[in-house]
Amino acid sequence: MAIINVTALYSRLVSNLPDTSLALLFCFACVAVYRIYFSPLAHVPGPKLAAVTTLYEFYYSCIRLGQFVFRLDELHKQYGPIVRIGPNEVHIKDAQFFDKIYNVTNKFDKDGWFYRFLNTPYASFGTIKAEDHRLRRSALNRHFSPASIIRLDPVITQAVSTLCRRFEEHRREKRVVDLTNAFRCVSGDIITEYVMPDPITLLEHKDFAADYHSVFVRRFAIIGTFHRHLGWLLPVILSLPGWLLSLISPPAVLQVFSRIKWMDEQAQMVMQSGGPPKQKKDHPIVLSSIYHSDLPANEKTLIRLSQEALIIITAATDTTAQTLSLATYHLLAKPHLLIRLQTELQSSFPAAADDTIISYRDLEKLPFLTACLKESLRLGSAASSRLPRINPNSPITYGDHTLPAGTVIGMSPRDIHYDPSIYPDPRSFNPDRWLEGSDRARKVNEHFLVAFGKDARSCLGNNLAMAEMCAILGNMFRKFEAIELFETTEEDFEMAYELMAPYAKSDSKGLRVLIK
Ligand code: HEM
Repeated sequence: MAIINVTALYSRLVSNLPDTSLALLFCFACVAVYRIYFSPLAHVPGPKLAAVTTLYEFYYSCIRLGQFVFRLDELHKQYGPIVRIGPNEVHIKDAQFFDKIYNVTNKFDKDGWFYRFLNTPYASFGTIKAEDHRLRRSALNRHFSPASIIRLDPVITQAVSTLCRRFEEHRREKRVVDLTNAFRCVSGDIITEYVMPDPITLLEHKDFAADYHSVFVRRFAIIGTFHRHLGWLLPVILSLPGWLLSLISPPAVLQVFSRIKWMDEQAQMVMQSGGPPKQKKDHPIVLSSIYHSDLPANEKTLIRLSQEALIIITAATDTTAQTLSLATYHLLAKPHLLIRLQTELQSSFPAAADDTIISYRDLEKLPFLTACLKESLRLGSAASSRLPRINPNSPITYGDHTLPAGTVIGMSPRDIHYDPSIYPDPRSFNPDRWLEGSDRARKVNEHFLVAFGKDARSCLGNNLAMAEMCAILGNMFRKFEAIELFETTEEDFEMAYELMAPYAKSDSKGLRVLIK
């Protein structure tokens, strides 16, 4: 009986197909006309297709992998500082307006569609509502304050010491050092030591864990970008039984899933450990602290802990490594800058023995070292993409345009950092812009350095990142005076595509050096 009904239904559908298609087409046409001519954003300039559908962005982000950022540049050239880039989204390129959207007093939400990126709605990064975020962030902030990072100094020092030992091995064996991966190992080791019960020890891997990083860095971001546009894809894939998944998924994707599983295992370990963690480490374990905090029980679930760990580890690793790689590259490519840094290091620590690791707390006081890092944060803009926000309660005015409550408004740190009216000759690496000029000019520079964001959703780990970068760059260039670039050019640092973060051309091997 059921078969007969289904068959009848099917033949009815087929015979009515032309009518159904026409009706659907008519609906699409009505929506398109509404979005282009009658929507409250109809007055904002931009391509008509983008006003109608997010498929416009899909084409540049997914089909032409990561090219939307370049399209955005072209759109701003064509339409001006405000462009409508989606049915309910505008992008603004105007440094003077950045503070209006990104400041700590705004209680703006994130855009749920955009932040679907890594499928982590339970982590601070993926939390959409401002008030939910405040609660989640409150359990994290105290672990990343300047005072907490001081407690982590021995962990940072130990990791830098291991890094230098590995460099020494490479020097003896005259082997090329994959420095970008080496930097990823240090930041990965430090953050997992701090966040997880069982840290990973990437620095000890022979080739600086190249395989591990290839999963976490690029593949993860590609999957995230597709998931943003095709939100059903990941949940469907993840709900498949393991045997089917391994049959149909490419090994690269399976590796990503196994990393997610590893986070689950770490979270499970924390939840099963009973009372507060036994103090086998000299610092708290962030996951355990969240679990034993006074957050409500629904904020301490397995999925919440696992997603938070995934986000913190992902956010901490490549951003820091890319910023360090860029600074190192420019120092090696411009010997006059390197000499200045090495002179600063030698004159500041003349008595330190060769095997001493200088603490980041001493290194962060060095003006030229910190200027190099700020310049790298600016030029590299490691989290470069737009950071879309929503004011759910009131309209926002930009020039002649009133953007109603609920409009998605995005601005990109990279646009601010590359604005020649703030940073002259913005594409050149010039640490002196942080040291020279009037007090006022330097204050302006500092004000517009927004690499870590500026609002309540800004980077959780900025203090940790600065501490790590000072410790690594300072100790590396103090100990190893003869480092040479190996088959690395400026092209290895030019953005070829963007998936939240900027990526160089896909056959780039990152920063490689020989230590003499
Ligand atoms: C040079 C290094 C880094 C840069 C440039 C950077 C940049 C940023 C930016 C711009 C955001 C805001 C993203 C948004 O608005 O959607 C952010 C968020 C975040 N970052 Fe970083 N980051 C760095 C290092 C780190 C480190 C070391 C950690 C480790 C704790 C970290 C953890 C996070 C987390 C958890 C968030 C989400 C915060 C939230 O939504 O509450 N980042 N980062």
